[in-house]
Amino acid sequence: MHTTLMDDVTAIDKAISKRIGVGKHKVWFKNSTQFSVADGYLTIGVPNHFIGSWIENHFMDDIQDAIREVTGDEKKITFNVDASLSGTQKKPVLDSQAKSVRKAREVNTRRRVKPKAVKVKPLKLSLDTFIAGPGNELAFNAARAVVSESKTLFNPLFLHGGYGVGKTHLLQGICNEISKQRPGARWIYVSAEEFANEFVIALKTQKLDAFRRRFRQADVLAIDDIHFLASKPSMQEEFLHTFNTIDLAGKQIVLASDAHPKMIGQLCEKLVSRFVSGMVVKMESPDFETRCSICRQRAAEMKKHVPDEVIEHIAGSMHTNVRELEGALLKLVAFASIGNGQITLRMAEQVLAEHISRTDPIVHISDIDSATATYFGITPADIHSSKKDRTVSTARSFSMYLARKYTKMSYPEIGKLMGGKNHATVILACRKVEKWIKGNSDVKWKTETGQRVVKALTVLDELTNCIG
Ligand SMILES: Nc1ncnc2c1ncn2[C@@H]1O[C@H](COP(=O)(O)OP(=O)(O)OP(=O)(O)O)[C@@H](O)[C@H]1O
Repeated sequence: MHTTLMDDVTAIDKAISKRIGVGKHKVWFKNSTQFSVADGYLTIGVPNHFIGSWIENHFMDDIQDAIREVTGDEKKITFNVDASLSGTQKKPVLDSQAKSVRKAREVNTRRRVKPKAVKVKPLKLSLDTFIAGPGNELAFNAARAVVSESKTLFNPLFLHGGYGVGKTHLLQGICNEISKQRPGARWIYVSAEEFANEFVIALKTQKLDAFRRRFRQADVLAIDDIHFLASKPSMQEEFLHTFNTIDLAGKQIVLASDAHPKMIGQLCEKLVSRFVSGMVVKMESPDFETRCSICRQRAAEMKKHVPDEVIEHIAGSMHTNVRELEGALLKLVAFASIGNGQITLRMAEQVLAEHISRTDPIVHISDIDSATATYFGITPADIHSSKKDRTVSTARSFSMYLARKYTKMSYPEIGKLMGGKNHATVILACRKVEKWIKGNSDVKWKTETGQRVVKALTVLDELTNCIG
């Protein structure tokens, strides 16, 4: 059947409505936007920057999915501000938009960002409680240098590494230490998602100047999970200006991500080149000694006596990330408090046996992520992102399936580690891969050199060989 571009536009609009629900579609798309398709682009006409940014920040994945569903292809998405569209917005729609913004703002005001460091409560994590060891020493020393010198060569300082290796700890630690050592200095610690949300709210409430002043006048700007900006071009643009202003003023920027800047993908070249222009440090999982020290420190904080042999048992059995280590210790302390309060090696072995077998698989989930990402030509950060293009979602489905097969993790645990997905997403992904294998289906995905088509079972065999 021959379809026109106009048919495509109508079908894409309908598919978006199906995905996000009629209510949200009515508020953000129905009378606010105009679509056109040409030359591999979907242009979304919007009445103002605010609507454009809100759509970009909240619905990009759904739009991409809708395009793929209708055209069987990917399209680049651009926004075009067309003031004549404002006239078509009805009052109830404007009210609903304002309500969404109010809700988002309420969430934001509960967060930890405050304009002046001098007035805010310290963040939870401090440099004093960070235990340095071979896997994180360089990052720790760079963090100390950022605190002690107002101008460092480590600018920006870009920390990257797997789950729970201490990136947030160092970012918060830097800000806390700056508060102590340079009380007048203005610092901001915020996640990239919070940065993006605040930007959208500032646009809507016409407080863009205040937003920009606040971020661009910071002496130290620490942004966590910067990979969140991937595939969000207008947020990247805003952040680029923030970055340039701070950098030109000789102020400090500290960033954390789960991947190296060049591996984040869908990040504009200008940002990547700025991120790599300073100090990029990889943080590795802590070694045995460091894990023992962290355990000792946590036990001391809880005012619990934990014998050395127990500390060594925990640290020796859990080598992946510090959150798991902390979880195991907490479980043990909780168990002891039900009895006589004493913690013994025998008790530790019993209590932690189940915990360890579940959380310390022979194959670790980060090995699965790296193998799958390399195989499909994407990055581990893509797998954890909310991107839904065919290559990423196929890779993610295989990652989840392999995690389920080769680790003892539950569906919710896998989802949490793969970028905060819910358990239903993991179940669906696993079923999808099983169906492909049973049906001897072809798996198709795009690479830089063109489309690849490989039998699902072959993909699985090759990935299994990679993760050993
Ligand atoms: N070297 C360390 N010394 C003391 N505590 C640590 C260390 N590394 C990690 N932790 C603790 O482990 C927990 C997880 O660390 P953190 O949140 O900083 O990890 P992350 O690298 O930001 O992980 P994610 O990317 O999953 O958010 C925190 O409670 C943190 O205090």
